[in-house]
Amino acid sequence: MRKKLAAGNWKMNGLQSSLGEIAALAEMIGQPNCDVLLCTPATLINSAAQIADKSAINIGAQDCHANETGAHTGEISADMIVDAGGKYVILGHSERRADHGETDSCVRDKTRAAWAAGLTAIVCVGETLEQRDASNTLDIIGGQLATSIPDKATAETLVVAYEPVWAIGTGLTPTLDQIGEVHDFIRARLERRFGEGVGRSVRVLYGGSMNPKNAAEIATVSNVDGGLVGGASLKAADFAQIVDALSNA
Ligand SMILES: O=C(CO)COP(=O)(O)O
Repeated sequence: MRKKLAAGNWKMNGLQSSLGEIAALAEMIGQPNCDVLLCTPATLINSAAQIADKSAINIGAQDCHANETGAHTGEISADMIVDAGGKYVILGHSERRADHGETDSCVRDKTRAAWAAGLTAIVCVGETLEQRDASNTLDIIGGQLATSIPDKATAETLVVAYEPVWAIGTGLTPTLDQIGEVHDFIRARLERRFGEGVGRSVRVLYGGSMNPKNAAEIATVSNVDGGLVGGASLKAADFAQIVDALSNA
């Protein structure tokens, strides 16, 4: 049985004054029946990890550089994330692919770096609306999976997040059938590439306008092992409801 994962992506939101939301969330959720993660801005990782220590909440980052150290002004390495108390890193989010031109092979190199540092990588894949309308969704996702994920993945080091680009921050969500089709496809590709043992144990999250109202329903879809939540992860009261929905799924 794959344990569900409720993962929040704060994106470029959050100041020191937002750390109270993490303490409040810890209090609200107690010890839930799912794993919980908040990927904060890099500036908050260290203090967030201290606040979340001994609670059910893990802290992670939203990106890392592919190199260990060096002349890369403004960048953060996977080791630095670990040093600050992070356990996970989101890689290849569509906003980074769009804003920073990140390619599948760039995401693969970053994933290798994350693994070398001991982080769990959450590798994001997903189609644009144009790609879906052209019936290219599975081709696009198959290509992203093949190139963005390095060999030797394990259930401990890899989580895949399916985030349809058109569902992010829009309030639109795919139908449950559409989500199921893509998640079943990702599962089949993981099993084919990494074997049944690993392929069946890697968690596959859904992301894109997940909220307290739709989380329980989305979590019933086969091969949905949790959520990667943007806007609804910023407020402890909202995210606690999503944690609860995934705990009871
Ligand atoms: O991009 C997302 C999570 O990584 C989803 O964002 P929203 O939940 O705000 O749509």
